Amino acid sequence: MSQTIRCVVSDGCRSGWVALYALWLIAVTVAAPTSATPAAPLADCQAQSAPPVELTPAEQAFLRAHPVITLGTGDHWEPYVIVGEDGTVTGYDADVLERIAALTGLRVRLLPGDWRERQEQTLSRAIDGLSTGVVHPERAEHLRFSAPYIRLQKYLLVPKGNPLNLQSRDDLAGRAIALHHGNLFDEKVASGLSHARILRFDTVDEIIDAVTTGDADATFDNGSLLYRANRLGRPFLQFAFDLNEPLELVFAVRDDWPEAISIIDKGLAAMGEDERTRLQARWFLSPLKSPAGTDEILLSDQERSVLEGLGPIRLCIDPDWMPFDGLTADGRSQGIMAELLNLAMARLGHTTQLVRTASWSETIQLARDGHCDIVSAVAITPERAEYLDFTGSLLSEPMVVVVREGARFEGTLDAHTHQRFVMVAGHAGIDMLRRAHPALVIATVPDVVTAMRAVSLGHVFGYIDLLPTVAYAAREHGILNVKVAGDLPQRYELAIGVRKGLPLLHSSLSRAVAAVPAQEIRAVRDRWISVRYEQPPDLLRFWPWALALALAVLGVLVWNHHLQRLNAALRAANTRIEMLTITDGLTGLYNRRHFQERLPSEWQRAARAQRTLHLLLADIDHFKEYNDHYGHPAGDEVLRQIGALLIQLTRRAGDLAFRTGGEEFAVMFTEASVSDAERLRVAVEGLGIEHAGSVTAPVVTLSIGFLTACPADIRNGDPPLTDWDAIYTRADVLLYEAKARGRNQVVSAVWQAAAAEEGVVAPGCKSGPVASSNAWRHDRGSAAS
Ligand SMILES: Nc1nc2c(ncn2[C@@H]2O[C@H](COP(=O)(O)OP(=O)(O)OP(=O)(O)O)[C@@H](O)[C@H]2O)c(=O)[nH]1
Repeated sequence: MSQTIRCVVSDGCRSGWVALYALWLIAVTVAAPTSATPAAPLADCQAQSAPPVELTPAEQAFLRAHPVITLGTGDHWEPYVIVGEDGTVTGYDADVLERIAALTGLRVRLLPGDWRERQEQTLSRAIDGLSTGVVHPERAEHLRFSAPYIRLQKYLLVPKGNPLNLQSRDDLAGRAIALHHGNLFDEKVASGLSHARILRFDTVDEIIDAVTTGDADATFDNGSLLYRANRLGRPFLQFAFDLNEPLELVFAVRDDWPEAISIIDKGLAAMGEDERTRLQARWFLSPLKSPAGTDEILLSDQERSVLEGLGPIRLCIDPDWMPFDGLTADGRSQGIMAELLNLAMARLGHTTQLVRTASWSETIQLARDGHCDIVSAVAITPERAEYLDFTGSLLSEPMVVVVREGARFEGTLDAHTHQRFVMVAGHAGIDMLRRAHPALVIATVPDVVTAMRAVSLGHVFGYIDLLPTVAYAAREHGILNVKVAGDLPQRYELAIGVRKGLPLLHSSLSRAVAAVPAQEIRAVRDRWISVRYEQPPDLLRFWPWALALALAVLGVLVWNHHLQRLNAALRAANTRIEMLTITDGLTGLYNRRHFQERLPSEWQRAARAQRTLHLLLADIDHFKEYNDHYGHPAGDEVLRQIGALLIQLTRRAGDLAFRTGGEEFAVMFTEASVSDAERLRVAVEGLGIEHAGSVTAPVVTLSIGFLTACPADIRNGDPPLTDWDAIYTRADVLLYEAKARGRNQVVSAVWQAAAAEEGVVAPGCKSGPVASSNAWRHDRGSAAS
């Protein structure tokens, strides 16, 4: 009976077919209460052309016996599987399975957890199978597979900026690739890479950490890791190239339940590729494709003719308000709002033309004068409503207070009326705050960076802006001695402004904006914003009630809870900013501050393990002359290239590379020899960067001091804390000597910390030449220049 009901013509389905559908529904339910429940609800008729699914008697019997089956999956495989704080599971897999349940009646419970453990549980039949897996012979021994429910490409995922310039598989020789234990597909891809080093990690978050910090050079991804990294507030990764390894994910169910797989397959077939592609577009970030033209909104004839009459819509933006709005080097709009506007315009089926402006004030002036048809990223204010209509709000952002590290914000602006704050001129929040806090002193500055610097240098107490703006500026401009000290009750609603007098453009654009799903908006936002921030509950609203009811004790508890959550959110935000404080922005190497922290701790570790620590200090020769001759930007490029080389040459576990000053670098190795230092020197020379100002060589060269430090016998205690200082000083003297001997060379020595007894040395030093206690000697000098 069911196959006679088709949902083919949408209007027909809605009217005449409704009665038939209802009859069929009743008939199916009465005749076979446990068989397949009917297909898509009526509301889906327009979108679905799939027939309801017909099940065989064996499949119906299976459903009666197993109305719910349990499939294991990984717990960090967003967006396939997203585990909410309350344990609810959403994501692409959940969406597909929900549709299969609606189409076939087979309900699947997803059980996220450790992926290796889940695979083992399928062996013992503790669970019924797996979601989010690939077809693999090992699994085929006890599981059956469904048809693919998603087809994706695998990409190489690398740190932002692709510092090693990895463009193809050939570039992966000698590189460290991070993989997830138990990911059979990735293992297979990796086995095809000759000479790559494979590092295996237990969790996806560890992989993200490893690639972000440079412990690994890259990993494989199809959008899932990138999604997770951005959700963690670490948008420091990007795709490098397509590995050309199509990935098909399937559901797998224990092999004695063939009916489960045949039911799932029927559900997938009834859904069709189109519906799955639409779901994909909802969950996955670029570069995965969105289905073309699927979501275009319907326009009235008048709306269409207004759009046609307008031609490309004149778009005005704020040229300097990243990550919301900004311009690329070649003059295109970029940022969250540019991407959201593109999503809306795709639904409108129309295009925009950018009207270039130099500042936000100029943009607003043009908008007032009617030279912009639309203005992106405008806050909705009564003043602007005089010349703009607004679409619905696309983003709602908290306003935060930024203060200098060490300064204390009391939680409310009223406690700081004796101090000075800055905000960016033209910011709609200025009026908002002046109305709420008339005594507050707010000075205006031209842009975000000036505001951040004013706080960083202590010229003003605080800076007020939206959280994403602050986080972005801190990251992009390396202003790191500031912190997000608190949030304000005011939120900022960002919408697209439409020139007054264009009501039909306003109505159609508003519908297009409303048609952009919340998930897509969130995905765009997550991709651009590094600090994710949990907004604490607005407890102030409840205080009067608490007082009125004299529940003072309860009130105090609630307030404490509020503070704890606020503190936790602030700690999280600060931790992320902290991560940035150990990296040198120009080269991506660790910075001097981190060097000063790591040298003592690495030395302590070496001493405890009774092994050597090698410290290499390097300095570019005649760099001043290079800058003088070729200019500072060219000098920066040299620093970047040498930084990239250092990253390449320090790939062993335990190698740490730093930029310790202008043109100075340092590397700590746990295992190395002077030939590693020599290799670096030769590699820099081999870069062949012309240096007309150098009297040493026609190309850029490095002078290097290389010290092998051997700890004393500390079986009876800790190493002296000051030893590390001696290591640095001695390595520096070696570097100085390399310069003095004519540059472009390595001078090295072995240094033995004071031994507890005469003749007792660390095992790692026995093979090397060891001088007497606390003494050091040169063992090699290459006169390469
Ligand atoms: N381009 C660029 N130059 C920098 C940076 N930091 C420091 N410098 C320059 O590095 C140069 C270092 O000069 P010096 O310390 O005199 O050393 P040098 O010219 O390399 O001479 P030797 O070390 O004796 O071979 C100075 O001109 C600095 O301005 C930077 O981030 N970018």
